[in-house]
Amino acid sequence: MTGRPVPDGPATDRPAGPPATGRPAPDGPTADAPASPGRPTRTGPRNGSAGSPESSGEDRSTRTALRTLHRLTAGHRRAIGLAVLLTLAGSALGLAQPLVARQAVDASGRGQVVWPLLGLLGALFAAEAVTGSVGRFLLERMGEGVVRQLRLGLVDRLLRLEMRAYDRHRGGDLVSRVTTDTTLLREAVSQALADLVTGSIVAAGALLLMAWLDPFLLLLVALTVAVAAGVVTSLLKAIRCASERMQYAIGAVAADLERALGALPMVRVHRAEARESARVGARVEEAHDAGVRTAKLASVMSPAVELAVQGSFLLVLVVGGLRAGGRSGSLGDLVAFLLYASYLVLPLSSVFHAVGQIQRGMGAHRRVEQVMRLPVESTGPAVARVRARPRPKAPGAGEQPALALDGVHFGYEPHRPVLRGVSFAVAPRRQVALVGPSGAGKSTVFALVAGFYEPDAGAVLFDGRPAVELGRDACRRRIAVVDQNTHVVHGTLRENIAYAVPDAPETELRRVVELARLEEVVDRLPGGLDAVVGERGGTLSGGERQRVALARALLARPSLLLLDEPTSHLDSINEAALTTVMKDMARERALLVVAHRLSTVRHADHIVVLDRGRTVGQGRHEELLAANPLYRKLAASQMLRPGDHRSAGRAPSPS
Ligand SMILES: Nc1ncnc2c1ncn2[C@@H]1O[C@H](COP(=O)(O)OP(=O)(O)OP(=O)(O)O)[C@@H](O)[C@H]1O
Repeated sequence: MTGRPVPDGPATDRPAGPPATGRPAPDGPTADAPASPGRPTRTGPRNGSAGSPESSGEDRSTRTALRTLHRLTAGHRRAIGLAVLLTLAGSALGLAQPLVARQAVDASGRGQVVWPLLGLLGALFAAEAVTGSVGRFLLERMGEGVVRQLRLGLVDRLLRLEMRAYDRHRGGDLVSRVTTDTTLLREAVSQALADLVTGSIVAAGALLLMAWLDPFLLLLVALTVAVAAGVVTSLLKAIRCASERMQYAIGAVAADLERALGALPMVRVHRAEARESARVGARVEEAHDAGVRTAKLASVMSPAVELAVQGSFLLVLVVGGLRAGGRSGSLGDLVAFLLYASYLVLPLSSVFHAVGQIQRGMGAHRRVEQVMRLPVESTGPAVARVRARPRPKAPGAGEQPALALDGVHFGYEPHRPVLRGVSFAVAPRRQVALVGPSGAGKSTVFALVAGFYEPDAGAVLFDGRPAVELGRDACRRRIAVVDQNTHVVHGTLRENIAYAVPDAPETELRRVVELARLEEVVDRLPGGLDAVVGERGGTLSGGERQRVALARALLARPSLLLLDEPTSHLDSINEAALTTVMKDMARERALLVVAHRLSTVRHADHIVVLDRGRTVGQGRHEELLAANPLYRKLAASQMLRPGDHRSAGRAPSPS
């Protein structure tokens, strides 16, 4: 069967493709697209990345950025308030220093004692240092808190997205939003916000005092600063765009690298290391170019700010000096004014810098927001009622079927139906086999039963109750899945088997290990159940992985067990053993088995034949042999042998 892409799995067969022509991701309107020859592209819904730098259409002004920061920092207002108070106190202490310095200079000019004034100056300096650093620490800690909140929210969201969202977005790119984008955002929230708050307060205080000391000199300083502000403002949008593009390129680096690492054996066998390296390299180049562009823009910004700083100083020095010489002001006034000029211009330059940094952070924030807007699975019952239709009865059973599909229609894409009227039922304690040619929709049936997707029409029913009424949680509690992918995650064998029931008692674990014929594996591995199986269960064989998945499924004690190709990785001895296990299991629960081997099918109580998304026959082996041409054909060829047509990606299993 053809598996659907694993969310974080390799997209091995996906071409780089021409620029986006496919259905846009829900988060990514395509308007307002800046031309980008090398930006990540999408060929369709199965090859997307969550949004792209082109998806805009929002007001992304500095005001919006500040509003966003305000929203992000909700819940941290007390810390911010305290930090602002401390910063204000620190600034006041700092601003008082030039006044004292002026007194000291003037007093020494008059030949008076200056030591007390110098002592006061030192005390002011120390107090300013303490309050300033505590305030800054509070702001930065708040920044870390904001990012932690975002990361937790993102991780939670990413694990709950609708399956369709994973079909459209690349795993590596989604991961990079939790890692690199939030890191960039942390800088904006903690450092830039701190700079913005402290810088603005100090600058405002300096402005007031300068206006009081010498309005004319202030005007000169204001003019030069205004020029710098103009330059900075004109650069902000470009900085934000370049930085956003860089983040997308970094996301694409992660996604492409994951694609290659996830399919390393294939890459090696086909000697494609250089090709894959070049592919990732192209993304690295994109990131580099965007980074260089950001640096270029920032470097234009810096001299503009520097110019304002030095220009103001020069102006103040020359004009102030001339006026002092002309007796229209004291030398002390000039010293104080110069100090204020430095107090104004330095914080202002840090404000400009912070504004640039915030814009960069906003690019990252947009990528985070895109994920936060992707639809998540609902777990509770749906409000909508299902269509009242006669429900299929389980063959040979009076009680409600454990599972029933009733006229199910479904397509991954709106205009490409995959299931076109599937109806069958699985009675409790019965084994039903699902057979059909490749691409008939067998795995898709499993995906619908597991609640990964919802039918476009018709209904899936558990114990006679529609899945939408029960809700996903309740449905999934009833089932366990062992599919061809047999997910084994990095961790110990015990963790993998007990995944469904982490607190399962040892005796239960031993029971399922025995049932799944895993004892020999447990004995062989150093550490037994506590042996660590590598990434994706790499240290286990295919058959062992399959048995681990089976043990896990059995531990969950589901009322319905979905087995996809249960014997595909097993040798004939283990296959015979598993067939016995399946018979035993069917005594306690319902079994739906996708089978390609005649030996598996023969043992089923009921067989459902699927062809191009339709149920074209149902019955026992002999009945179908007599009445169903497709089944006869499949049986004559000993069914379809797994492996003849297998593809790489499989659906994730909740087993
Ligand atoms: N995630 C997906 N997005 C879009 N189309 C998909 C997806 N997964 C499967 N399909 C398509 O749905 C159709 C049915 O696939 P499915 O995997 O259910 O078939 P199958 O009967 O299990 O096949 P096989 O025996 O080869 O595994 C195929 O045409 C396949 O290309």
